Amino acid sequence: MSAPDGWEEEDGGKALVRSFKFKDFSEAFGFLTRVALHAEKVDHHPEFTSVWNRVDFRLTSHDAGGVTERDRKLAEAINAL
Ligand SMILES: C[C@H](O)[C@H](O)[C@H]1CNC2=NC(N)=NC(=O)C2=N1
Repeated sequence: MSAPDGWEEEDGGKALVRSFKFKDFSEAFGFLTRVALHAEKVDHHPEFTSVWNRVDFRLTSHDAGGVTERDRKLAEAINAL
């Protein structure tokens, strides 16, 4: 199965990864806040790092040890925020 738009599979299915760039830190953090609210709603949480205007996500299902439908759904939802 191919990765959602804009996402790449890491290590043959271990995780989905994508970077987003914003105007500044405030825009990046606002976006992260929307992601956080969604993640709580669906009880599936992204790994992420942020550096000023950039946010890097890594989506994986820890219990399954790799990418599952929950990660694909979360990636699609993040794309739509
Ligand atoms: C108990 C609870 O459902 C689990 O800890 C959930 C919470 N959020 C999670 N998020 C992600 N990305 N992977 C998980 O395996 C996971 N597990």
